[in-house]
Amino acid sequence: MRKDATRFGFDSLKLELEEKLFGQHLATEVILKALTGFKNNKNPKKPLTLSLHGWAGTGKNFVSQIVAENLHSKGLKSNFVHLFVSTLHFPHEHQIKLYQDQLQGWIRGNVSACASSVFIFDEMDKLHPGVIDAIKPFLDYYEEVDGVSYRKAIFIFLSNAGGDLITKIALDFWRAGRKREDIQLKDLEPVLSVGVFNNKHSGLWHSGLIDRNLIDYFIPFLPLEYRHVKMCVRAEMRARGSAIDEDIVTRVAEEMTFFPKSEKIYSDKGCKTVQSRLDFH
Ligand SMILES: Nc1ncnc2c1ncn2[C@@H]1O[C@H](COP(=O)(O)OP(=O)(O)OP(=O)(O)O)[C@@H](O)[C@H]1O
Repeated sequence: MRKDATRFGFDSLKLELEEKLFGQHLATEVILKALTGFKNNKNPKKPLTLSLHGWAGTGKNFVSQIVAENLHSKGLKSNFVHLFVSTLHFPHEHQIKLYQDQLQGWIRGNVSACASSVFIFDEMDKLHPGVIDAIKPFLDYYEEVDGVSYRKAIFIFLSNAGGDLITKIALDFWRAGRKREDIQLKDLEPVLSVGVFNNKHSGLWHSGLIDRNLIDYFIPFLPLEYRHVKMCVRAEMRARGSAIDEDIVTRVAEEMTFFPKSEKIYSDKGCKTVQSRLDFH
């Protein structure tokens, strides 16, 4: 086993997701299923490719960090976990060809050094269309590409694209008086894959990755409600070693803005600004 590789444990990942990730029963279920299946398979036929979708601040980066730590103990600091941020690493449209070459070289080099490398692409919705198709050959069912096998690598895409579709379905459930936890993957996954494919600003617009069914799971992150924001405030207080003060919890949660205008159910920044708001209390 490589130095910072962590023996993958279903139970520890399950516990961590259940304890730390609020309001995301679908993401928890699919991520556990996907990773367990993949890590238990000694001979995967292709790398694992997950596409995480949802509104801002709903936990996509947070989950990626948890997953990375469960795969490589140093998490995002590991030499085998690589985070690409579209606006930072691939900002200019006229340099797409250069980015494609760099990306291929970077991924090839890193997978040669560690077969179970993890690559996280944040802000997929801000990625210029086509950039991601450069890595298509690595995600496909090939035994090797130029002498390198990519089959044990994991690719995670994060995107706000599809957040509107997810919210619409969550809202339909809410308006029909149905429980959020009753939303099933089959209510969302097909809508999501088609919606993302046809969304010019998804980073996966008309992408060969979807076309060729190279994305194994589309994982929806539901918009967070008032009660979830409160849970985030409590978690942050605990992380800071402070006693839980319910008055502050309520005040911070009430400072957030909620949508749609009529019902005000979902936090428009999820839990994203909770940490900074807590500083003021
Ligand atoms: N579902 C959640 N459960 C627990 N904490 C959460 C959840 N969602 C967000 N948080 C908290 O809020 C912070 C910001 O969330 P995160 O960066 O994961 O959002 P994101 O979905 O990646 O947003 P964006 O699309 O804007 O990048 C996290 O570090 C975490 O502390």
